[in-house]
Amino acid sequence: MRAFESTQIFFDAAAEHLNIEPSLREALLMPSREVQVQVTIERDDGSLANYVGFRVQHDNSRGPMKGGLRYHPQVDLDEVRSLASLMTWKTAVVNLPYGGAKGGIGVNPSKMSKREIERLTRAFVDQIHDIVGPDTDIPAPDMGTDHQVMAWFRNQWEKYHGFNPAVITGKPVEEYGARGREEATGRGVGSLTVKLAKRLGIKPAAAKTAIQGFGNVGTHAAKFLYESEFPIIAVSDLTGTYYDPNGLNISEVLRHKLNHPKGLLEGYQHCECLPVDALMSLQDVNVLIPAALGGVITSENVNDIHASIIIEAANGPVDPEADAVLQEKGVTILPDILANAGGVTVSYFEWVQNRQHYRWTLDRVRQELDHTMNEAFENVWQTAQQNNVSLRNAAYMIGITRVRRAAELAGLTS
Ligand SMILES: NC(=O)C1=CN([C@@H]2O[C@H](COP(=O)(O)OP(=O)(O)OC[C@H]3O[C@@H](n4cnc5c(N)ncnc54)[C@H](O)[C@@H]3O)[C@@H](O)[C@H]2O)C=CC1
Ligand SMILES: O=C(O)CCC(=O)C(=O)O
Repeated sequence: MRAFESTQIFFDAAAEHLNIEPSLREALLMPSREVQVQVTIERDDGSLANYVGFRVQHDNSRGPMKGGLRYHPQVDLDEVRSLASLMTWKTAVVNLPYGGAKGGIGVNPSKMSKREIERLTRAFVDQIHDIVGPDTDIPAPDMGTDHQVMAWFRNQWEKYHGFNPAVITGKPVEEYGARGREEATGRGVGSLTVKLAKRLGIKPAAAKTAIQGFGNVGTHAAKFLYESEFPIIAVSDLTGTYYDPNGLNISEVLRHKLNHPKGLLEGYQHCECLPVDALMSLQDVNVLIPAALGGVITSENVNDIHASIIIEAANGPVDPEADAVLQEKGVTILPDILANAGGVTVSYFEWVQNRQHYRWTLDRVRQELDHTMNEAFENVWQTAQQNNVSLRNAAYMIGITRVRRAAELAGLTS
């Protein structure tokens, strides 16, 4: 199933509950603008390389559009469209004054030098600089991009429009970035995992956890949960699944990654090394946290999953067919638009600080992040209970209701 079709099915299930008529559903779902650009750079060897870049601006009813930039070979218009619409519902679920957007380039950054990635980023900004800005559309990091890419992006954008660090978030801390943005998505994932387990009566020691993907989100979620005494029995990246039924020493695993020239888990010796896909079907896992790509749990592998809780740290990891099977089995799924909203929440704090020319302490960022995530969790939980629907359905109902209300107040819908 294509990514946008998946998102549409989840949207429709909630819109049905809300009795939204078809033409309004279409208006809420259809992206406002989709831009596709050619991104051509000179490689280090002097040859030319051409890529396709995208920015999809989904909805701005609640404020400037917001969403990350992904550099990955699978990036295409359908995927970016799906991710942009998720941002609209996500920013609404955590009640930020933003709409939703997303961008990306179909490219494999691990096969490029640092200088090539810089040229790629600058060439992309040359193509899209006039459609992004602090009051229109504010990018941020996602898979394959980081604070360095954000710094290049800002620098190139400012060549056209002048000083304004609020054009992008997730910047280096010493260059107008927010303290705590880097850890924010993983911290939010970790804190809601602890909260959900507690709500379901599962003690930390019994919450054996597996995390797919050990990048920005996976590492910070692992760190938070390890410190909360959850046994992390498996983590994976592109090089394999690293498994210890008694719990991995996450401090040691993080040290290994830090010392690996490419930041990989490859070569980690103090546990069993299994094939990449083995993580999904481990029998002793209670909490499964997909924190890499979307579309990783489908009708093909759903019956191999043994976890009773799935925390969607990645965007769109479970497709609607698999979701239905898991609901039937009584698996609790914390949906992406709530679970991974910590990143965009601290992006919002960064944008606010940039606009005020002021800096918050890390303590303040964490405190406000925890407050925002807690409030959103309680709201989604209560809505699910009151309407006897899944947490995903409840989160979409909240997001759609807020966007619809903003569109109504603006006079765009009757
Ligand atoms: N970075 C952020 O603040 C946010 C990220 N997300 C979502 O979280 C997910 C991960 O994003 P980041 O951590 O930023 O990306 P990243 O690029 O920092 O890390 C991705 C990790 O996934 C691994 N990976 C890729 N394919 C894999 C596979 N098939 N099996 C196992 N591991 C695999 C990579 O080796 C790497 O360790 C994405 O879905 C992203 O959209 C969501 C909200 C915010
Ligand atoms: O931090 C942001 O603005 C967006 C992060 C993002 O792309 C996401 O939540 O999927």
